[in-house]
Amino acid sequence: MTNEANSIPAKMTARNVDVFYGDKQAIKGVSIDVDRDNVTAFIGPSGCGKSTFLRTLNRMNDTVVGARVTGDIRLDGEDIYAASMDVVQLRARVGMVFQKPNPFPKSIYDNVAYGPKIHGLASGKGELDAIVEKALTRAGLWNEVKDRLTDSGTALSGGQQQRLCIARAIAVDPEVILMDEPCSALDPIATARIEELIHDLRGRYAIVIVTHNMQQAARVSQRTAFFHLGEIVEYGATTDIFTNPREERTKDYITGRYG
Ligand SMILES: Nc1ncnc2c1ncn2[C@@H]1O[C@H](COP(=O)(O)OP(=O)(O)OP(=O)(O)O)[C@@H](O)[C@H]1O
Repeated sequence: MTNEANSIPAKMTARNVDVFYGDKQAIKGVSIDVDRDNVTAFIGPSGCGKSTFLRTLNRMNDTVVGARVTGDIRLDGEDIYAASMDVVQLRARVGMVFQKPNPFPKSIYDNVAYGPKIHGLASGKGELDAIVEKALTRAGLWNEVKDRLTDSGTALSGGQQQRLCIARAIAVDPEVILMDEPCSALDPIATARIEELIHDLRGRYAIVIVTHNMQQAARVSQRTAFFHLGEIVEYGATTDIFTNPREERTKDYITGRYG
């Protein structure tokens, strides 16, 4: 499956995905292609299933008791729900950043070094140091923390903690980064830093961001999917979704008529 705009194969594809929590269906027949070189935003009113669908992309729903996912989801053509899929490996390839920064109660260094260590990505201390520096640099945090790498990650400001969590995801060399409302606990300055960072990371990783903030979706993404009541109502170029939506429900949402 290719993106009609540039013919580059999609990084991830989802086809006819349903998600149930017990008897309740939270996602209904969702199909979408996630571009490898763009930022994709998921928008829509509270409870419409954005986070639920995002979590299907790296099988985070596996950890939710009673959650069931059906349909077909692929990463570079590989079925991520296949029995042969190593879920730990998958979550390194498809990393995740959560709403509330959640650094481990460990040093800044160890927060970033943890993943590369368990995945055996470094053969010695020198290589591990280099991975940590590179991840913190890419996350725009290195200059602020390079002299205090042994301080606790939890002692950083909220915005710095969120960039540390992004560095932690980057350190295992992911292909896709999922972000679930990554700025909702941050002030406007910290939010602007994260948005700049998303801009800088674009192209290196496929990025999918769930956001409540339509201005943010318009600023950071090139593709936007509008979710409503567990379905994707409309998916397309962000500029089209915000300036020229095809569907009445999208128009109503972006003009603030509901949500
Ligand atoms: N662990 C769970 N168990 C049962 N129902 C759940 C669970 N998580 C979410 N739901 C339900 O699934 C539906 C979709 O929720 P979800 O959190 O995915 O929506 P959302 O669009 O991300 O909402 P928000 O923007 O408020 O975060 C909602 O009806 C919600 O109550």
